[in-house]
Amino acid sequence: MANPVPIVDYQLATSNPQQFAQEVGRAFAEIGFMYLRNPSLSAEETNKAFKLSAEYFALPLKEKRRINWTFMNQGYSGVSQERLDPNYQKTGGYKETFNITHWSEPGKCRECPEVFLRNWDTITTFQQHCQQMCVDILRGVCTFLEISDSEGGAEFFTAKHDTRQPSSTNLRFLHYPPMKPSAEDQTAMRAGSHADYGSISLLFQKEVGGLQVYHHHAAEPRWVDVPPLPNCIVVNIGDTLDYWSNGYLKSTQHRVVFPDMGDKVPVRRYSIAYFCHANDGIPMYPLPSPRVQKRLAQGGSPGKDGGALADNVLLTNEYSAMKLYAHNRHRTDAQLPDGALGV
Ligand SMILES: O=C(O)CCC(=O)C(=O)O
Ligand SMILES: [Fe+2]
Repeated sequence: MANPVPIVDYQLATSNPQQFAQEVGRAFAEIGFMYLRNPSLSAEETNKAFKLSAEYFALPLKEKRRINWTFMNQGYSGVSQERLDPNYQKTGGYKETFNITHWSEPGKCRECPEVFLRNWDTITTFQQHCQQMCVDILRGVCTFLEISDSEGGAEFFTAKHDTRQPSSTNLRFLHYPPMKPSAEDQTAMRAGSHADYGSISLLFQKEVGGLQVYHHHAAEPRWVDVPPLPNCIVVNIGDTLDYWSNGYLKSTQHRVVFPDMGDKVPVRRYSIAYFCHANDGIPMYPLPSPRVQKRLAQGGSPGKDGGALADNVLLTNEYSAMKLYAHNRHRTDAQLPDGALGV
């Protein structure tokens, strides 16, 4: 069966922005995921980032735990600490992560391991390329949604996604160790089913697959493999844009499963995710898009969490915080901020 996740060439963003916009928009309106071929980062730059990741995760656990994850969404999260699908998973994911946020504070990585600080140029180059690709993709989204020039046209989202301003934008290194799932736990996953919650996510997979996306529009909805492809990264919509676009853009469930290796220990896997969020403090009025408004008028479902409303406007940071707390409320390794679940 043909893979329903389309491949879009990033070179079109400059050579033919109109075509780029239509291909990106269609992918996000249908399955919520696409491959981006020819990402701006060279294979060498991506490999450098993966090398740092491998160096970091090879450190002793005690050392990694020195900078433990907190509700600032920064730091180390160990195996089993994150349960993305708590209604299904009995145990947390068989993975460990390191998260970096606070991109609005140049030159600073509040609480960063030495291996990242020593190679801060590699990390910032990586982050800047990711951000630029996200902004170009967002331009395509605005063009596709036909946002009028008086509202900013293709640039409607650009200044709202500016990493010089505070936001929840996050760079996450992931390592799935060569651990066998527990025989007693049929629900064991590398990463449980979830949707991301920012605007746009970029995912770099190193060699080993396991990512699956839920194809909700198939005649028979099913999980679809999204393996690494040469010179491609994976791009998807997060809940913020699903909510903001009243469901026009789809934030789709995805997960990471163990490779099918019989009795053998599953092979180790590395990935890197960049979660691009809108700046803090932006009111999410329903989008000034004739396409979005037409779909709503025709009775289309209103989007994640009820979708954007003109008379009850959520701020971007309120929405992100609500999602972060809801995803992590079960954690035992980090203290939920007072009053967090009242947001
Ligand atoms: O590692 C992967 O391939 C996916 C990770 C992911 O979906 C996430 O961290 O949100
Ligand atoms: Fe994800």
